Amino acid sequence: MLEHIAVDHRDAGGAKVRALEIDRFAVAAGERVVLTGPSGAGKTTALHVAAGIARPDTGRVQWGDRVVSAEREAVRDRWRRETIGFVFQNFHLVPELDILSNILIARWFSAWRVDGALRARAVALAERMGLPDPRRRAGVLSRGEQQRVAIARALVHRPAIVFADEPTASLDAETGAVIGTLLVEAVAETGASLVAVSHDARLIERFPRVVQVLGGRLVEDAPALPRISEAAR
Ligand SMILES: Nc1ncnc2c1ncn2[C@@H]1O[C@H](COP(=O)(O)OP(=O)(O)OP(=O)(O)O)[C@@H](O)[C@H]1O
Repeated sequence: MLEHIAVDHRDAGGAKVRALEIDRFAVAAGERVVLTGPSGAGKTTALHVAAGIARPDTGRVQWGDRVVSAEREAVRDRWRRETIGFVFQNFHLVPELDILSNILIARWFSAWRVDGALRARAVALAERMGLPDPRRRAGVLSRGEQQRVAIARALVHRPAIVFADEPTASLDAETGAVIGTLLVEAVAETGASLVAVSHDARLIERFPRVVQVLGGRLVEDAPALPRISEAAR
């Protein structure tokens, strides 16, 4: 949950510019929400603050009983590695490493033991993502395959919340549609919440909750009305 958040940036002349101002933004366990809106409106800033990557100038970021915004960077880093998954627009894989190593990479930097069970989960997730050979080097993969690896990496530690920043924007429309479906379904299977930023209409329509980011403020779309089923007529 984000409360009373403000983030200021400095413009080229050094003047303070308010980039983000959020009164309250809460995400329920297992909920799926997408932030959309014009370029420069503050979507990435909002996502980074929510994910504990950036710290707000004022306000509180709390997930469960952790007040992430009050924690030192090293403590926040550990919380991020253990509790959240993050899918980037440009995958952020290590090209020299194979698929399996990329999926497990953050585990080597955390207190987690990469034991047989975790390795087996990584292999199973790779397969779930349509990557049957986890020994292939990331550097030879197509863009769609790279994003499949990135989604598996974001899910391997069973995070409570998955954040995704424009996860389909660097893919062609057809691949983006497939990867978007895979992301939404794979996250739903784990029961994690999913908070995404996207301009992609096909991805946005898979989210029951849509939030417009306009001039650094969040504006909730009205919830879609339930369809009247044939039987109820
Ligand atoms: N490090 C920074 N220093 C100064 N200004 C910044 C910084 N990061 C972002 N901004 C400014 O804050 C505002 C919000 O940026 P942000 O990247 O969050 O927007 P966005 O909605 O994600 O845009 P896009 O869709 O183009 O990625 C913009 O005016 C941007 O120029």
